[in-house]
Formats: sequence, structure tokens, C-alpha cells
Amino acid sequence: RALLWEAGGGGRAAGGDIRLGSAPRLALEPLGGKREALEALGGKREALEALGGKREALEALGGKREALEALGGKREARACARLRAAVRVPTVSREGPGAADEVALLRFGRLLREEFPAVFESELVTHDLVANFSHLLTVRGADGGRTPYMLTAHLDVVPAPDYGWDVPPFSGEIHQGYIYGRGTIDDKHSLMAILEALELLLQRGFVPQRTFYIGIGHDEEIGGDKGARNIAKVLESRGVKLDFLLDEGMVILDGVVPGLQIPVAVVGVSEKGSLMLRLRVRTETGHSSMPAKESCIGILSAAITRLESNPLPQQFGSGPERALFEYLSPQFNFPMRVVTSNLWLFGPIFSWVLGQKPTTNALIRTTTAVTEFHAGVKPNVVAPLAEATVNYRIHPAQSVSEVLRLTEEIIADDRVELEVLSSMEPLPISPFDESATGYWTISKSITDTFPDIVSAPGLCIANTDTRHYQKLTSALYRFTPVWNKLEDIPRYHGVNERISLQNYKQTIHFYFNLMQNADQEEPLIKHFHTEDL
Ligand SMILES: CCCCCCCCCCCCCCCCCC(=O)N[C@@H](Cc1ccccc1)C(=O)O
Ligand SMILES: [Zn+2]
Ligand SMILES: [Zn+2]
Repeated sequence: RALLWEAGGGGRAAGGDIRLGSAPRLALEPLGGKREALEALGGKREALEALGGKREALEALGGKREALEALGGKREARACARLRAAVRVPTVSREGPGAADEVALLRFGRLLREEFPAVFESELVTHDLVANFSHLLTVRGADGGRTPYMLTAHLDVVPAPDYGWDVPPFSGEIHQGYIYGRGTIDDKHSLMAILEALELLLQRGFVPQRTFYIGIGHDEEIGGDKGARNIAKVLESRGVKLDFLLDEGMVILDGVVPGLQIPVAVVGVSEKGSLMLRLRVRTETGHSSMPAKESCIGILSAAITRLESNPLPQQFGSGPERALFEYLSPQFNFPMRVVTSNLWLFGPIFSWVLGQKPTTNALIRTTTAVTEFHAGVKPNVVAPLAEATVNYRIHPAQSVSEVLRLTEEIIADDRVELEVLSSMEPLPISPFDESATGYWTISKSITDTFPDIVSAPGLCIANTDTRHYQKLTSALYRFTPVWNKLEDIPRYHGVNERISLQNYKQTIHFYFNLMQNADQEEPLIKHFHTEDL
């Protein structure tokens, strides 16, 4: 039992490889025969459900001991199997009209209904299908006088080309204690864990005191304009106001913050804005044997070089990043503790240090990413047009108009046309003072689940569906309890996205704790404990 959930968890323990892939007879031998194998696994149906099929079951299990250790308990095995099944449905969002895979989106909806019968059949739960593929669950609380809260997640994923992955990205394979696949940390893990926690609580007869909503968007990865936006509209039309909302966003960082001695759970209390800018240069085309002195490609390249060599000014101290370091100050090692306790003095040097790495640089300034470049039509034709896309993520201390003005100043060339493709101002800072019940409910649930780490408010550097819910509450928080070491950060939207089995179990525990903590008036007391899971 312990091995399954501890392998790879928090990067601390290395589990054994349970993908053996040997012939069925070889797999059966160490188990002592088919009947014994099935008995060990609690029954044929459970074994097959947990592992996704007979052949896979046999391939995955190398021996009796490994089988028992790997499966832990039936409940854990089933939860793990359900996440793997979710990963196998390729709910990929692509840019452009008609790009949604409607078959996969519908299949995913069916999977949710089949896998969580207690949720979907409960008298306490109402299910609304929104914009054909998104889901809104209302879990009716006993005390209608209390303000509801909301948990959100999304079921779509970014594309995942096969190359570069150790296992196919939509296989949900388990490898060395991790479930691999697109969506395992963005964001099917949180969606499935929320429903796992609710399923279990409902099975145990839990009746929440206050109503809560679960919003599951189907197009977050392309802006959420159909899913989350319409879920929010449904709630607005019903006159709903929320105490707080929790979505994906920030995570647990282990060894990512320089000088911090313990892992920190960063709860995003604000979110950077965004500006997608198209740069365009047009020049006379013609025969490449008689080129003009400058080409549109050269002009645009020079503009881009100026943007990259002139990052926008650092803003350290004027956004929620300052609170993060003040909260964490006692946890830093000796020299950093002095620095972070005296930011009035060391602010400029600390900001310079943060600016040296992409992850921490993202906290302190509006970032400039040149993401696309297109030009030219033929090797012997002078290019008529060069285009590039620049994606700014705007620090809360700046605005879209300020970033546009600075861009024009840096480029300083009228031949470069600017077109705003989309823009979004940074989101306001949600409350995290003593009276912020949502923040403290999340914070307590983090501590209940991970007693040895600290939590702190911080800035979410990517964008989430939360902006669609701004009319419902000003208390928007962004956090899922994914445990990240520095080397794990590129897995988001990258290759080898994965979650450890232990970390997935912790994710379920987190929501299980949260659903109970959210009901409590001070002091926060739970009825059920995660040890019972
Ligand atoms: C104290 C040091 C902190 C160092 C920072 C470390 C950062 C670690 C961050 C981990 C990243 C987690 C990201 C998860 C959420 C991703 C959400 C997302 O991908 N959103 C898209 C949404 C979008 C927006 C606009 C158009 C299309 C899609 C995004 O691009 O932001
Ligand atoms: Zn996401
Ligand atoms: Zn994403």
C-alpha cells in the first residue's frame, strides 16, 4: 500500500518500475496462478477496472508482492484507474474554428457520469450541461443561508505531439510511480480529484452545510469563452454570489524559490494580464536579384531583437510577489532571511536575483515572449510581408495601455505595424487578510494535507478561467496541490507531463479536506479524516 502512494511522491522516494510488459504466462507465474492473482486483487472486476483491461493488468503487474504493493487499496487503485481513463480521452483544444474534438468531449462527459455514480445520482446534486460540453454541478447544502463557494477545473488539454515523450501522451501509462500523460497536472488531476472527494463524501452520507458549485470548462486552453464564460452566465442569471472560488493556477514549489528551505504552496491571489500583439512589416516585393537595402524580414527581426534586449522594467514590491516573500521570510536560509526581512533595503538586489531565472523573472515584471514568426514566399522572391506574435504577461502594477506605449517606444520604427489580437488587464488582488475566509479555508486544507509545508499568497503567472467569474466574487484563488521541483516546471504544456501516484492521492485528500473545511465556522473541524480514505 505504502509503495504505491509513496513512489515518486514529492520527488522523495523512487518507486520500482511496475511496467513489465512480459508475456501473460510469466506474469501469472509469480502470482501463483490466475485465481490467486485475481484474489489478491480483490476480484476480477476490480482488477480489470483498476488496470483498464486483462492484458494491461497482467503486463503491469510483475509479481504478487508488487501487485499488492502497487494497488495499495481497491479505492486507491480505482481512483488511479479513473484518472488514467480520463487521460486516455484526447480532449485536445486547438486554436481556430471547429477545432474542438466533439467526439472526445462527449466521451469525456460520459466517462464522468459512469465513473462517479454517487455524484451524478445524488439527490443533493444537480447537473447542468453548459455549451454542450462543459459541466456545472450544484451540490445543495443544508443551510440555505450560507454563501456558496465554487471549485473549478477544465477537461480540455493542449495538444501533445508524440515526439519527446517517454510514453505515449494519451496512454495514461504508469511508469516508476508516476501516471504519465497530457492532463495529469493540467488539469484533469484536479477535475478528477474533486469528483473523487465528492463521490466518497456522498457515499458516506455527507451533507454539506453550504451549497457549492463545481464548474468544469471544456475550452480553457483556448480562453474559456464557451465553457467557463457560459457557466458564469448561468450562475449570474440565477443571482448567485460566491464567497470564494478556487481554480487551477499556482502549485507546490520544492526547491524552486532560491534560498527557501522547505516546500511552499503558493496560492495565486492575483493573475497577470495578457496582451497578444501582432507585429507586421510590409515592403515592396520583387526579384531577389535586385533587393532593396532592407527587407521586411530584417526590419522585423531588428524590432524583435530590440524587444528581447529591452525587457520591461521590473516591478518588484508593487504586486503580490512582495507578500509572498514577506510570508516566507522565516523559512529562508541565513543570508536570504536577512534579505527578505529587509526588503526596504535589499529590494533592488533581490529583484535582480529573481530576474535571472525565467520562473522567478515572471514574478517581477511583465514578460515578453516572441512566440511566432512568419515571412517569405519563395527563395528567389523578395518577401512582401513579415509577421510575428508577441505575448506579454502583464504584471499587476502595469496595464495593457502602458505595455503598448512601452512597446512603441522600444521598437521606435513606424514601419512596424502593431495589431492587438487580444488583451486582458491583470486581475485584482483577492483578499488574504485575517477575514478572508476563502483564503484561510484553502490554506487550512493545504496544512491538513501537507503538514510539513508552508503556504503563502502569490501571483499566478499564467492565465486561468477565473477571469470569467469576476462578477460572482472578488475572492478568486488559483491553486492545485501539484508537487513541483524545478525540473518539473517545463512539463506544463511540455513533454512527459506526469503526476506521482502519491501526489494524486494527496490531491484527492486536499479537496476532501476542503469540502469539509469550507463548511466550518471557526474553529475549523472535520468530521471525516483522510486516514479513513
Ligand atoms: C516564488 C517563485 C515562483 C516561481 C514561479 C514558478 C511558477 C510555477 C508555475 C507552474 C505553472 C502552472 C501553470 C498551471 C496553469 C496553467 C494555465 C494555462 O495554461 N493557461 C493558459 C490559458 C490561456 C490563456 C490565453 C489564451 C489561451 C489559453 C495560458 O496560456 O496562460
Ligand atoms: Zn490548465
Ligand atoms: Zn494549460
